Amino acid sequence: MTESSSDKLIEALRKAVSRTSMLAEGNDPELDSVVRQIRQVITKGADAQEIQDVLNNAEPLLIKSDEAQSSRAKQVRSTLQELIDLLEKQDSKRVPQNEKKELEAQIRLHWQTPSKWPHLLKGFLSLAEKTLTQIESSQPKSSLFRRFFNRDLETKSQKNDQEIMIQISHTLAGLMNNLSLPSHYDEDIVDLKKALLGNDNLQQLPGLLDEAINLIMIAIGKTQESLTNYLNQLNKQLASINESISSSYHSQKSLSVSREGFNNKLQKQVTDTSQAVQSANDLESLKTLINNRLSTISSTMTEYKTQMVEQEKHANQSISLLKNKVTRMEKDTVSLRSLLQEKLAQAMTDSLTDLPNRTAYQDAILPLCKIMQKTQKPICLAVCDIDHFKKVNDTWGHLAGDKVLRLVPKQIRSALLKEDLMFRYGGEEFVIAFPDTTLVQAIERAEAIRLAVAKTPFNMQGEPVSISISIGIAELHAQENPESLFARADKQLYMAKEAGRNRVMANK
Ligand SMILES: Nc1nc2c(ncn2[C@@H]2O[C@H](COP(=O)(O)OP(=O)(O)OP(=O)(O)O)[C@@H](O)[C@H]2O)c(=O)[nH]1
Repeated sequence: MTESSSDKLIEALRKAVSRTSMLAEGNDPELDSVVRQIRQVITKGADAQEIQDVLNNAEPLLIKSDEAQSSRAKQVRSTLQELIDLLEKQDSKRVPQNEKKELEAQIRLHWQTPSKWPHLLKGFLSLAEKTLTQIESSQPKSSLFRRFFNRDLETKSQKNDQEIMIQISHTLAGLMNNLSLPSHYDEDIVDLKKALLGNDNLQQLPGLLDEAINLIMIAIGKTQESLTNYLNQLNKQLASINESISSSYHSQKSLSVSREGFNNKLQKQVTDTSQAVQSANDLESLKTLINNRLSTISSTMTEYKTQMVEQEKHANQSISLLKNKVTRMEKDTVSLRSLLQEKLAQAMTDSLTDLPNRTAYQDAILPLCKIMQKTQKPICLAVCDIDHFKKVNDTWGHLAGDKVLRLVPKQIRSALLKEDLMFRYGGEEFVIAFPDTTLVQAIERAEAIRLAVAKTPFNMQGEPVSISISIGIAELHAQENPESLFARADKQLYMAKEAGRNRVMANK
C-alpha cells in the first residue's frame, strides 16, 4: 500500500468513525442500506478511493440522521424536566431536593448519551417513588402512592393525582414518538402509547414506565451490538493497514531505522486500539476512543510520510545521478558502436571498387556454405580474373588500370541476380558466390558475365580497348569446406587462362 493511499484510507476511516453513533443505530431504512454498503466496502478490503466514494454518498444521510438524533436527545431532556416539574406541581415540599438536584445534574451531564437515557428514567422513577412515599406518610387516608397500586375511591386529591398521572402518561407517549426503533418495534410502541394515553389507572404507571425503559434498552442494546460489529470490522481494517505497512517495510530493507521505529509505533497503536475497543462499554466512549486512536495513527502516518518524502528525495537524487550516468554511457556506447561499425565496414570494403573485400569474403563464405549444405541446396563459386591486366597498367598507366578495375565489377553486376554475392578478392581478381544455383546454371550465369565484360567498349585516352575476363567455376560438394571449393574454382580459372583466356571453365 502506498503512503498516500494509506493516508486516504485512514482519513476515510476517521470520517466513518466520526459518524459511528449514527452508523450503529440502524433505525432509518435508507441509512441502513448505506451503512451496509459502507461495511461491505470496508470488509472486502476495497481501496481508499472506493471507501471515500461510499462515504461521500452517505454524508447527507448521515448528517440528516445526526440532526434527528440530536433533536431526540433534546426531546428526552425536556421530557425528563417536564416529569420532574409535574412532581413538583403535586407538592413541591415533598419532592426530595437532594435527589432532585442529583437527577437534574445527571440529566445535564448525560442527556446527549442515548445509553444513559434508561438510567435517567429510572432516576426519575425513584424520585417519583420517594416523593409519593412522603405524600403517603403525611396523608395516610388518600395516599397517592397507595392509589398508585390500589384502586381507591375518587377524592379531590385523587382527581389531582389522576391529572398528574395523565400528564405523565402523555409526556411519556410523546417521548415514545421520538424514540427511534427498528420498524419491527412499531407495534410495541403503538401499544405502549395507547396504554399510556388511555390509561386512567395510576397502578399501571410504574409498569408502563418500565416498559418504556425496556424499549429504550432494546434500542440501545441493538446500537451497541451493531457498533461492536462495526468496530470489530474497523479493527480488522486497522490491523490489515498495519500488516500492509509492515510487509512493505520488510520488503524495503534499506530504509531501516526510521521505518522500524514507525512500524513498532504503529503496531503498538493498533494493538492498543484493539484492546481498548474490547474493554470499552458504551457508545460515546467507543466513538471518542476510536477517533483519538485514529488521530494518533494518522499523525504517525504523517510523520512517516514526511520521513519517506525526505528519503525519497535522496533516493530520487541518486537515481537521477545514476540515470544521467547511464544516459551518458548509452550515448557513448551508441557512438562507439557506430564508429566500430563504420571501421568494420571500412575494413570489409574495398575502397577502389566499393565491393566487399577478401576479409568480407572469408567472413561470409563459411556460414553461407554451411546453410546451403544444411538445407541441401547447391552453391557455386566463380573466380574471375581480368585478362592481361598487367598490360593495361603498363600501356595506359596505373590510373587507367584503376578505372578498368572500377568498371569491370559494374559490368559483372549487371549480369548477376540480387542473391549473388561479389567480392574483390585481390588485385584484378573477383569472386562470385551463386547461392541456390546448380553448376549448369552457374556456368550460364558466368557466360553472361564474361560476355557483358567482353562487349563493353572501354576507352583509354580516346582509344577503344577490349577487356576480357576468365572465369573458373566449381560447385560445393557435400561435406566440402570453402577453401577446397575455392581451390577447385581457382584451378578452373588457371585452366581457362591456359586455354586462351576470355572463357568460362567449370569443374564438373
Ligand atoms: N592499377 C592497378 N593495378 C593493380 C592493382 N592491383 C594489382 N594490380 C596489377 O595487376 C597486375 C596483375 O598482373 P598478373 O597477375 O601478372 O596478371 P597478367 O599476367 O597481367 O594477366 P593474366 O596472366 O591474364 O592473369 C599487376 O601488374 C599488378 O600490379 C590495383 O589496385 N591497381
